[in-house]
Amino acid sequence: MSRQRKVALVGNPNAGKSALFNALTGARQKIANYPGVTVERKSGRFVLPTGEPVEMTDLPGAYGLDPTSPDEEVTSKVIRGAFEGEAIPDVLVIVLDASNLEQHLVFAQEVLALGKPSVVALNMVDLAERDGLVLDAAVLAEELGVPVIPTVAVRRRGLAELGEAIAAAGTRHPGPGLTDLGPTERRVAAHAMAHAAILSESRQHRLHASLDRLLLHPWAGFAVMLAILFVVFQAVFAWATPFADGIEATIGALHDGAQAILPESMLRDLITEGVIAGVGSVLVFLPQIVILFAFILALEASGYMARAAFLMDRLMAFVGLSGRSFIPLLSSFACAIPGIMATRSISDPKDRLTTILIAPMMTCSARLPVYTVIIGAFIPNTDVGLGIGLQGLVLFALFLAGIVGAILVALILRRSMTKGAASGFIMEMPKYQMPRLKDMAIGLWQRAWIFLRRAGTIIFMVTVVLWLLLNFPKAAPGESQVDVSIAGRIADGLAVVVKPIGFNRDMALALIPAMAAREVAVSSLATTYAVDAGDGEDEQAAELGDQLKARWTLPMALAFLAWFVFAPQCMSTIAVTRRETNGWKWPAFMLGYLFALAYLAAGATYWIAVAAGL
Ligand SMILES: Nc1nc2c(ncn2[C@@H]2O[C@H](COP(=O)(O)OP(=O)(O)OP(=O)(O)O)[C@@H](O)[C@H]2O)c(=O)[nH]1
Ligand SMILES: [Mg+2]
Repeated sequence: MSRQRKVALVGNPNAGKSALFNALTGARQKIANYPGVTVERKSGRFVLPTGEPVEMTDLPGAYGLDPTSPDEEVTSKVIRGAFEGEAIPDVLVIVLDASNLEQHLVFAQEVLALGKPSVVALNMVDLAERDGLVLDAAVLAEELGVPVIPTVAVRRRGLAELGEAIAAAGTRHPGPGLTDLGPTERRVAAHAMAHAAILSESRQHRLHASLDRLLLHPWAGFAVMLAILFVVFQAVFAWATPFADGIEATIGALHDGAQAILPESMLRDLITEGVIAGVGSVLVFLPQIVILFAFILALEASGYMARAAFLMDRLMAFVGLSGRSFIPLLSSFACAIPGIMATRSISDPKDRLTTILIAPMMTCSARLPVYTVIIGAFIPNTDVGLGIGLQGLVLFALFLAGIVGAILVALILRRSMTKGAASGFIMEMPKYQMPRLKDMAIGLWQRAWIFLRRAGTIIFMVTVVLWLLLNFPKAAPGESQVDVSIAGRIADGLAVVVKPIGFNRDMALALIPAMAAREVAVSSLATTYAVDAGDGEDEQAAELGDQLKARWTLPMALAFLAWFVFAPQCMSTIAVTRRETNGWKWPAFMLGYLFALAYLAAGATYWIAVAAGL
């Protein structure tokens, strides 16, 4: 029996390899409208029109076979059969962006020079057509010596033809090799080939050109970017409210229902105080997370994010990073873990290390519940003029605080520990596109699912453990349950350390389980107060926001927010940092400096707020 043949997708970044991979194999690899999305190889099964199943591999985009970054190295190794534990691919599918042909043909020639059976997927022909480019695939096939199949990955066009060409490629000898060409000669050849293949070209990208002039303008572009961010944060508060209220009401009803149906017992308390109050307090934030990601996904798909990265390049260069760090840092707004993994597309090791070290300061979505619950309780829902809500403004300020902190730390690091020359930034601008509804829906569903899964697993478990620690040993009549509990005792110890920055014992208590996941800070406060309220008369547990207002002062609340801007409250981030930096040195450094920063920021916030009489 012969082994299953392997087919690998190669090409420049943003050519649509992952989109093609998804279309062929039915996988759901992340695709996005900027270069450097795929940083690892991924495999799936694809059945050729001949009925033969093959193993299809999606690779990170590359500009050449001499790797300049870890993700390019993966590609180069896989293609050459040097990747450990992986057989060399039998057929290469070279994916080209038809609307950017000249550039993409440079790498294509380098791959073809390997002399492997190859097929070219001339992808994104729809965009080329829209831009008024009519291409002749036959001319290109003639020049390259391999079949050229026009495709539109996202509309599944040309897939059958591509499958047939792949099936045939394995049995045919590769065409005339384009060997012996140097980089400059390849560029000249690419220019000639692209021109030969273009049948007609009209100037229809005028609109896009003028849009670029505005969005990439050093000042106007920046103003537009700030305005967009601002709208996003306003929307996170304003639009989520009705949905959050609905979820809150449902959870309240569940709580009352459980209270009424279940007989009075420890189990009932565990369910109402631990599971419903705790996990429920986090679930309320689902609408906000979905809204935030709807914006992020739409901005990514439209091609705007890459423009923002380009704009940021100047600022990044000033702090000693390059625009290349922008995408990893941007991903860190979802979660630092994919963000840190995305740094694999940064070629300079010191650039990369600096980016990893500052990534946790980007406000990840796990902080959103913490921020919003405190803001909701302590910041009045007033309008500061021009329809700008104060709550959204404070949220914006917290995100900004993380960014400013990251900039300062990068500045210092690049002049000391990770000193080195800033590397240049090459990034082609992706085309503007209307976000596709289906992609958006899938992306949003994935984010929502991640959030719900966290609530159902880690947040649930930590909350239950905390509830147990809060309920044992049992308090004697007249004593406060939280005071005598194991959790209360542990928190008393920690409270000594955080007292100087204005934190009370409950806040200290919330910090420990939040190391597992930041949202747990909210669920543990909810559970603590539910347990605390539970031992009085069987009063209706007040909403978490009201509890906080009754128990904390404004300076305390602000200090808590400041803490969460900086504190490395998440073990998984530390673990990923260890993996990506191959050792404990940098994660230890990260932990140390972030805790120090959090402590200082919370302390300064507290004492300034107290001095200001807040
Ligand atoms: N209009 C159109 N858009 C496409 C086509 N193929 C891909 N796209 C879009 O192009 C963008 C890039 O696609 P990806 O599949 O992420 O590109 P990639 O080659 O995997 O990029 P890297 O992983 O960064 O190397 C995405 O926004 C896709 O939706 C196509 O044929 N037509
Ligand atoms: Mg990809």
